[in-house]
Amino acid sequence: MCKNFKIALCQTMVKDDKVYNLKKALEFIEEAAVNGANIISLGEMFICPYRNDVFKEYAEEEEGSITLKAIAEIAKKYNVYIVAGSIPEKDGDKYYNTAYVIGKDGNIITKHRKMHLFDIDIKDGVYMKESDTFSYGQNITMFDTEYCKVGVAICYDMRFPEIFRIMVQNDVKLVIVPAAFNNVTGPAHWDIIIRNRSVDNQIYFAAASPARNYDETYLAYGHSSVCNPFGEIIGQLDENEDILYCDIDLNYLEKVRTELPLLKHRRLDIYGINTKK
Ligand SMILES: NC(=O)CC(=O)C(=O)O
Repeated sequence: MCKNFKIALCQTMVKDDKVYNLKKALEFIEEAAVNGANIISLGEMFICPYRNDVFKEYAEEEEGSITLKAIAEIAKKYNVYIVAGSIPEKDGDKYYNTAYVIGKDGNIITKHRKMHLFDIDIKDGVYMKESDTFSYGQNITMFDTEYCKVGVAICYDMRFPEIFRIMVQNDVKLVIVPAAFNNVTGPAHWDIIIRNRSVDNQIYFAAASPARNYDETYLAYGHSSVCNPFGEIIGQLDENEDILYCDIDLNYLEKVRTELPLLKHRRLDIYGINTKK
């Protein structure tokens, strides 16, 4: 029997002030938990401006991380799962853009290190070269809950459909993606990608962004969204600070998969041959 549940996406305003950013994230998590959310996600780099010149300064090692300690305490207090957006993680002399997943007991369940680094240069648009700071994550990340299996990716990862199909082959029914698209790629691609990943894989897809901060050079798109397995966006914020709540209905997911059984109609025999060529 499927257990339905509520997800909350916390779209916080991120400033150049770690103490402020963490306090704001904790306030939003508390509000979401009090309002009945079972799984709560923060946005990409919820603790740190999305800028290469500050990533290392804001980075924390897993052991002794102030941010993770505070998130773990609040997860335990309110008995909720938290996808801790992402933070810059330091591991030896390497840095990663990492989303930690904290369980209801306050322990780290898993972590996702961004697999595809955002290196783009859109003329008169937006420039970013994450690989100047970060190393590449090497794993596709999934975790079990009493509701369903959940996949985690970070922002630019969502442009690579292969990882979501692998997640679905592993029985993932909800994907959570902390993300920070921008004022150029957001209006052009955000909704299309979210809807595509959902409709192709017949999953719920939740993307959690920071709010837009006009004092920053990188203008986050905001628009945290949840899309259902039929490809319909069932909740979306604008660019301002807010919390998005959506019910995840796994019976509905099964209904969509029964009525339009495209996952069963895959020609794995043929794709397999093609892959080997
Ligand atoms: N910020 C990202 O990682 C990705 C992004 O903004 C985009 O793909 O567009």
